[in-house]
Amino acid sequence: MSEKGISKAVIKRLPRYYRYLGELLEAGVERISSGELSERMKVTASQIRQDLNNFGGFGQQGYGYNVRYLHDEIGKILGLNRIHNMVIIGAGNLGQALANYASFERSGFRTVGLFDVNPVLQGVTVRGIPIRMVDELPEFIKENKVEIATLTLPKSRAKEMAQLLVEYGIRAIWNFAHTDLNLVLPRDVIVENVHLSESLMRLSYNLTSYEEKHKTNK
Ligand SMILES: NC(=O)c1ccc[n+]([C@@H]2O[C@H](COP(=O)([O-])OP(=O)(O)OC[C@H]3O[C@@H](n4cnc5c(N)ncnc54)[C@H](O)[C@@H]3O)[C@@H](O)[C@H]2O)c1
Repeated sequence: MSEKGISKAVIKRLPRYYRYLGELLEAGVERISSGELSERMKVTASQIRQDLNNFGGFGQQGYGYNVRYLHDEIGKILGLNRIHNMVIIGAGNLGQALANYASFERSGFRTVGLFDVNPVLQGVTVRGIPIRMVDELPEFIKENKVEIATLTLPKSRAKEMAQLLVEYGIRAIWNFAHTDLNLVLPRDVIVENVHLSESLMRLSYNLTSYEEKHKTNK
């Protein structure tokens, strides 16, 4: 199945479909109509039909969707039907927290290495993974077929590290450092930026708007 021509908005919604379908599977649900899925996900049924039609629909009129099939097909589209080896660069608070989170592995993201520059951390293990020094990176990446690098190091070190990682063969970067890496990397390197603070600011905006509305309605 080709995903050519699929809008970014649809791709952005796929992980959410995948998560809901996974929950349905865990609950033993085998079939679901777009109406029921719509109710659970708070997305219109027509949006769901439209989104899933991008991939051939997966559903039969009147029978609803086969949950297992839909879950697995979306998983394939998201590349979750295989293992992705991952390293974490910067084994501080955030790096260690991510390494400790075992559930990424269930989706195929296997943390195989943790790296830092602080010699005090050398050899300390997090969930059985020893922290190594960054000079071991080039060989480690090759030997362990590492695909993804997670950046949890200071912002001031992120660009330089990202460029090195690309030289070492990394093509995908999960970037937590608050800096725009796209400006210094080749176009074919895939970067996914995560900014928890932006999510928090949206929460703050909604809270503030709610309070404002509440005040004027009094
Ligand atoms: N995107 C987000 O939502 C989000 C949330 C929290 C923190 N952060 C960012 O993540 C980063 C890490 O935060 P933290 O709280 O874990 O900090 P931390 O200080 O606990 O950890 C940073 C680690 O990076 C290591 N380091 C420094 N230079 C390095 C290099 N060149 N190569 C490898 N490792 C190096 C340090 O020795 C340290 O262990 C910071 O840039 C922070 O701003 C982002």
